[in-house]
Amino acid sequence: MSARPRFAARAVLFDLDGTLLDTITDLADAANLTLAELGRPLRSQDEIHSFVGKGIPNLVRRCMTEGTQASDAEIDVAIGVFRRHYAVVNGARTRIYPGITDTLDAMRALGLKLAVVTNKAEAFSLPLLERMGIAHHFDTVISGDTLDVKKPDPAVVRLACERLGVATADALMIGDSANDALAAQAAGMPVLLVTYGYSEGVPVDTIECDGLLSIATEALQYIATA
Ligand SMILES: O=C(O)COP(=O)(O)O
Ligand SMILES: [Mg+2]
Repeated sequence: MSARPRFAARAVLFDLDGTLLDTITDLADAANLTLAELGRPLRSQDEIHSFVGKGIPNLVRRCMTEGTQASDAEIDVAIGVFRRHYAVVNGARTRIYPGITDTLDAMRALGLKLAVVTNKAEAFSLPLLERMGIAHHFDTVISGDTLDVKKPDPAVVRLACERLGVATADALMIGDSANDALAAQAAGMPVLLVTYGYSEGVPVDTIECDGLLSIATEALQYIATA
């Protein structure tokens, strides 16, 4: 068995949905309120789970089109309806994953800069981080609409590093899906994936990465301390 690598990281970039916060119940509630309002068949939480990862427009499009059909105009209407419902339920049933608060505290104590890089739009990511009481841990937040590209495009992780004042090679990404892994790798950054999150129906252990975490505190074992 190969030894666990250690990274001399100065900053850690966290994914949001499925990594820091278990948001699936609120996302599923907003999706099903949307489908009900539009007279469309409802979706199981498992199905919606596999649609999360590439932002809200993609989630809504998949809810409207998988196994059925909808026009672009109908999808646009549905995105607006979803945003209205999600603004109300965002955070209501969301939970912080086990180990997250301890991990963030420990990383700050090590002097690491911390960022969130999420595909969730800023109108939802910032209030959610506040509502869950973890916003103060992060030096910056890059959301799904901060740039006109999202993960897996590496531009978002590069922007996070620029805002933190660290080179991409000196940062570590922690996520739950191939979107996180691909963005980090394209920016030349190591990436750890949690095994408890959402990975678009793909087994997380089939995604190339530098380590798998069953709980976030395990990330500390990958960080080289001076
Ligand atoms: O909004 C999504 O689809 C996923 O968001 P995430 O990038 O925080 O996992
Ligand atoms: Mg995620």
